Amino acid sequence: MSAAAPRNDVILEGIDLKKHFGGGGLLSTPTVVRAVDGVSLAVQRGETFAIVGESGCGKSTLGRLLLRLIEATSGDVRYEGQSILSLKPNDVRRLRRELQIIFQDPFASLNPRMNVGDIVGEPIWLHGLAKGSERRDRVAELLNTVGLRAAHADRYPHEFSGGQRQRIGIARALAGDPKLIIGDEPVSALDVSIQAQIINLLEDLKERFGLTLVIVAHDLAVIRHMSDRVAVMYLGQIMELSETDALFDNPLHPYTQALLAAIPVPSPSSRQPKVLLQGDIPSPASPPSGCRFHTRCPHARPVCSQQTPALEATPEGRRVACHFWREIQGAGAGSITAPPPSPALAKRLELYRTWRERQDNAVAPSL
Ligand SMILES: Nc1ncnc2c1ncn2[C@@H]1O[C@H](COP(=O)(O)OP(=O)(O)OP(=O)(O)O)[C@@H](O)[C@H]1O
Repeated sequence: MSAAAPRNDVILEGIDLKKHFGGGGLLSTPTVVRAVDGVSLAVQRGETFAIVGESGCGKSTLGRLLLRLIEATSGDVRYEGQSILSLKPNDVRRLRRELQIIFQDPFASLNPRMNVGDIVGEPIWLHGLAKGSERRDRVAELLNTVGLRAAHADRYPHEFSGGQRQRIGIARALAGDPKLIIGDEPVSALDVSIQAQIINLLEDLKERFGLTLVIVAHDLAVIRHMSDRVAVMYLGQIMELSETDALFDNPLHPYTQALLAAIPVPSPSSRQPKVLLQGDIPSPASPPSGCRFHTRCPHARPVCSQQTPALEATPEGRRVACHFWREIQGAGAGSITAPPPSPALAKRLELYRTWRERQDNAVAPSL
């Protein structure tokens, strides 16, 4: 994790963002999926900002809204203080260069008919950054930067492993000298041992090029290591937003508590209440009234189904959307404890611990 970013240097901001899919069908009661439903957040320049939550909570949709890869139903996105929803074409080009995204499945996101040199060189050509041999040199430099060789430029995506393909995707994202990169589950499709290498690479690149990272992920181990701050999403809304260490040491929202308990992380704090997340996530097409988490919350009371809690600021500067966060601190769920990790998860945790030990012993990352 990098040093905490300086406050009040906001690079990217979402303001009451909503994205509702559907609703225009021929059915008498068309279904509207409220994928993102009133999200506000501000990403500080130079930080790694994580967006976490269960599958379907709207993380990826939020990431795409922040880059204007999809149009918002309502709300605004500001990049360096300027709304990106009303940009002129020239400014959109600058936005496309400075804000980049890397995807979960690098194979699906790389054109199989283009060689690596063209994949990585395309943004250089599109943005008129270099031509001819200068462009080839730049591609070679980018491939070296991400731990590949210049000779790889002549090969095609199918000739590479998953980790190498993700490196190609990262090289392409770097080609336009971006200021901010969104990683949409950037390592979740990779083998565990490769995940650590890609995380190391992203952290190294962040420091080297002064990047801001927004990481969309469901894996709390990844988030804990990488991010400075975390927004926890549930059914299209932010439940808690906090500095990473504070969130892991003392989760305020019952949903965050449940997430941390359900996915064990190395050295969990003894203060962390154990809450088992029960039942499936409700459909974002018909989210529960009031607090969206109330149907699965062990602390729910009648008001929780009636009134939506605001994302309230705590005295420590954290934010939490729960009517009763003060009362439940330290109380735990009382009766429920998390199940032991599955063998697969235990193995994953062991690998993660080994990796962390290597990090802590300041062994140079293998790029
Ligand atoms: N183009 C679309 N049309 C209709 N519904 C969509 C569309 N894209 C996403 N959704 C729905 O919006 C909700 C949020 O999806 P999203 O992919 O943002 O969630 P997520 O948290 O990133 O989940 P995952 O980790 O599984 O990708 C889901 O119910 C999803 O089915």
